[in-house]
Amino acid sequence: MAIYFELEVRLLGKIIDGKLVAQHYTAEMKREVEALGSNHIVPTLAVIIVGEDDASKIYVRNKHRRAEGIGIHSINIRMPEETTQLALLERIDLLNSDPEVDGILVQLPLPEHINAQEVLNRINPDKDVDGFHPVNVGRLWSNNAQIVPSTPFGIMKMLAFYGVDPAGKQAVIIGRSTIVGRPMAAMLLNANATVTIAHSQTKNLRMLSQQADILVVAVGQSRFIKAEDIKPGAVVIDVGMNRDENHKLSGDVDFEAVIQKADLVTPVPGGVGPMTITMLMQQTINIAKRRALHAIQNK
Ligand SMILES: Nc1nc2c(c(=O)[nH]1)N[C@@H](CN(C=O)c1ccc(C(=O)N[C@@H](CCC(=O)O)C(=O)O)cc1)CN2
Repeated sequence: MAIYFELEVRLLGKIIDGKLVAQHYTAEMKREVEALGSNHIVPTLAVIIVGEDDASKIYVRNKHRRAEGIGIHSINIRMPEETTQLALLERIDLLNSDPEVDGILVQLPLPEHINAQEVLNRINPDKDVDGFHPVNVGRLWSNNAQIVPSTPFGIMKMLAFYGVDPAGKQAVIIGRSTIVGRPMAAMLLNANATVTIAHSQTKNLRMLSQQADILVVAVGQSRFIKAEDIKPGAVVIDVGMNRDENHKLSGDVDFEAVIQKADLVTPVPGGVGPMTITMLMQQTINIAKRRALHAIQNK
């Protein structure tokens, strides 16, 4: 019994608990919102959703609930599937010019007839709470970040919470998306890791993953990374969210096998996911803090 308990504690100690880290930051954010309130500033987040994508509707609802729970004013704007790109751009313009709106976010994916990049480019970079605007991408890559994509930002916060300093470490990221892989690479590089980005055309991908001290996997293939693909003692971050025919969620990492060999692993669900929305809230508050500072300076 005692041996079983010890084993369990050791195993549990290896899980990066995204919900726990999210709770820690949520408590801090509530205090920050209160402090802003005493300066008559209510952080405000506007979320636009176009169309009827079921997963997107759930994420947007969760964002709304999380925002309200922290004291952030949340404005949800629902636009029908047939919305034209022009109508969406005009809606963004209205939010850009509203001084009470701190963060603006357009939930992705957008319907196919809309050019997502043109839409993201229209958001005022200082209100671009997702950090997807080219100005924010440039700021991040020149190590002068202001607003950054929430998923990799959440991963950096989780690493820090668990005492993992990327400096001098070999970091391998599998996946080169603009939401996760690329900004993750920039953030790890800014934190002084040696960074490799691997993708679908990479030769000897598994040889690379075996050398990683920090392995971030965002490929969208259930259990793509097995125990033999990692270095003993690695920190493994699973960004995958794959659903099987019974709607059961799994990550890109074979969690049960990998946790036997790794030092730290994020589960799916309950790892990276909860941090995405948490960091979105944090960045809304950060933008509101800049608004408060401007208000004080202009008095
Ligand atoms: N404008 C944006 N669009 C999208 C983003 C984004 O960051 N900005 N990311 C994803 C969706 N997303 C947030 O929008 C998101 C995805 C997953 C989770 C999450 O908490 N996942 C849970 C599992 C949830 C489940 O059971 O389905 C977890 O991993 O534990 C939060 C946010 C695409 N679009």
